[in-house]
Amino acid sequence: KPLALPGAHVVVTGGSSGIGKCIAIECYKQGAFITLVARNEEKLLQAKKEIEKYSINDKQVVLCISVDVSEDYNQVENVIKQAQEKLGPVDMLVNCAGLALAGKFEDLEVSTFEKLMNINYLGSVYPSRAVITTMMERRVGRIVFVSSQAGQLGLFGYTAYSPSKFAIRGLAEALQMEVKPYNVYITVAYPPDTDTPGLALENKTKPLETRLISETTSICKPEQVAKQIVKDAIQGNFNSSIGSDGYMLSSLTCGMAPVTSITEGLQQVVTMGLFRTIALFYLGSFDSIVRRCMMQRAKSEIADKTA
Ligand SMILES: NC(=O)C1=CN([C@@H]2O[C@H](COP(=O)(O)OP(=O)(O)OC[C@H]3O[C@@H](n4cnc5c(N)ncnc54)[C@H](OP(=O)(O)O)[C@@H]3O)[C@@H](O)[C@H]2O)C=CC1
Ligand SMILES: CCCCCCCCCCCCCCCC(=O)[C@@H](N)CO
Repeated sequence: KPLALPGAHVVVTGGSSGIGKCIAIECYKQGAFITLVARNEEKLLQAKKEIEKYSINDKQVVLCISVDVSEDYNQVENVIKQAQEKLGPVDMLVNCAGLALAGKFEDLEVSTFEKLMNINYLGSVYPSRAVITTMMERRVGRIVFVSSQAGQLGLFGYTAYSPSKFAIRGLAEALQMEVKPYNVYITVAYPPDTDTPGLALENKTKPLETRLISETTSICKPEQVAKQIVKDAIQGNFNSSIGSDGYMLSSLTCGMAPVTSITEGLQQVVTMGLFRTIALFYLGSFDSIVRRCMMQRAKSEIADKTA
């Protein structure tokens, strides 16, 4: 049965900006009570004000809690306790706090690998670990992990980011098998490039190759991505993707992921060969972008030397 959002308590980490904020708005519009979790208090209050404009009754509450979800498990557990004391047990947790930094493997600081793994992976483990027991006891719950299309394939420039998003998939698959008998459902979302402050920040770090490869697909609006994620989470769909690239990627990379419906399973079986064929062309074009950029660089180096 789908989760009923009216009156439900939804916790959104990274709820003060971008996709997370839009997910909070989408749930609030459908009658949920919201807890926003992020670090910066000013941004939290700003987002709270924005979300409250969409209230559908005068009982609805938006609670803000400032914490770093990746630093210390006990802190995160305390924050979840606080939220549950004020707004009741968590019906849905959305792990959306995250950071994207791009760069060539040879240029990235080793500390960047640690940082992205901490925020994107452990920052999703801690809040989930803090809510799971109550969800299992109540036989009610949804946990959403916001991965990325970069969590379905590895691309130039994402040697630090992609693994932190791939890791989420492994966690989600294993966890879903454990909690399904308790009526708790996991959703993994794989958004494409989405127009957010986070993407603007990431773009400053993108190598030319990464930029050109990313331009293969268009940029989504966060409202549209949020709508799809909330819809899939309510339904209890394991996979949440958007657009035709998103659909093909999810089908192609389904592996041993749990299947939500017979139609989904049949579609995967039937489309696999075709989508792999299409993927080979994409891979060919990505490789040629990388080769072109390398030759361009070599040329301009020679030009610099002769000048
Ligand atoms: N935009 C895109 O193109 C895509 C984004 N994604 C993923 O979606 C998620 C959201 O992205 P987007 O909306 O662009 O990001 P934004 O940068 O716009 O927002 C990130 C949010 O996470 C919070 N946050 C970051 N680090 C922490 C932390 N350590 N502890 C608590 N909160 C934290 C931020 O608040 P504060 O800094 O105050 O803590 C903010 O609320 C990320 O996981 C990202 O990887 C996936 C695919 C595409
Ligand atoms: C049949 C197969 C078709 C395959 C098409 C694949 C196209 C991939 C395009 C690039 C995707 C990069 C998304 C990263 C988003 C992200 O997480 C950051 N922007 C966060 O800030």
